[in-house]
Amino acid sequence: MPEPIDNEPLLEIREVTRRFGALVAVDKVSFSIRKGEIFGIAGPNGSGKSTLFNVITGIPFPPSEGEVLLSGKPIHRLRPHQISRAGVLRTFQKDAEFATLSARENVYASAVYCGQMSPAEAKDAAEQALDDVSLAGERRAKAASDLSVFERKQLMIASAIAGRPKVLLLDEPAAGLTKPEVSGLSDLIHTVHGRGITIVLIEHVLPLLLKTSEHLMVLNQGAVIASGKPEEVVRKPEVVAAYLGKREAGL
Ligand SMILES: Nc1ncnc2c1ncn2[C@@H]1O[C@H](COP(=O)(O)OP(=O)(O)OP(=O)(O)O)[C@@H](O)[C@H]1O
Repeated sequence: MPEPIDNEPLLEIREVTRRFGALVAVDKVSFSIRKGEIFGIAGPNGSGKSTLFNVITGIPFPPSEGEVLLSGKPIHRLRPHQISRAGVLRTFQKDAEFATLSARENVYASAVYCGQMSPAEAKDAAEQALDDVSLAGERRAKAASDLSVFERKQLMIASAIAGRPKVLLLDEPAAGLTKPEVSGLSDLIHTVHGRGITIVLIEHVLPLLLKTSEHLMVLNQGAVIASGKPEEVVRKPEVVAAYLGKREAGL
């Protein structure tokens, strides 16, 4: 009997490595993400988290070795626009929107480019995405550069979901947010997830990871050092040591 579809991996990373000269930024990393999951990734600065997103999306480079599969089909040799159109979209740590375009125009552009929609469809999809992230109506006509930090996070996520991703990769979305805003972001992630989008979340803010993720993987120096239930993973001595140093962790 075949497995039910929800138990089949939607995104599979197999033995992925990325080198920069002698530096191994991502070292034979393997994991798989089920459809409908929220999968968290943590790790100290420089542990290879963003590089992993870079090689999955091909933005700006592919893996040095290894395979990335979406619904069982290899995507690691595709061009970045083909990967995004296949259904893998990402956000960036730094603002990546068109600063002088309005919030509405930014989301529309993403719907046209990533979602390959007609102008009429893209207009509806953009408005729906802005509704989903609850960006206030009167702010939608503002230039992206005039939005607050939290509103730019709403815009970033609206732009991604307007492209109709199957998997959304969020790279440290809580950076720069206050505690109440992080709580708002958590609600936002759950709303997006409720729309049927599988989510991979890189985050330093552990309470957000614990509140949202069903599975947590921790990287250190490019390699996976722990993976499993979030509340168990964060207590593992090797994870504590990676964040605090062995002496402080009492090892
Ligand atoms: N384009 C590049 N060229 C050379 N080295 C790179 C490049 N991109 C990343 N690196 C190096 O790869 C390692 C992993 O970096 P990466 O940005 O993936 O870490 P990270 O876990 O996302 O860190 P942070 O939490 O600070 O964002 C670092 O040593 C970094 O300096």
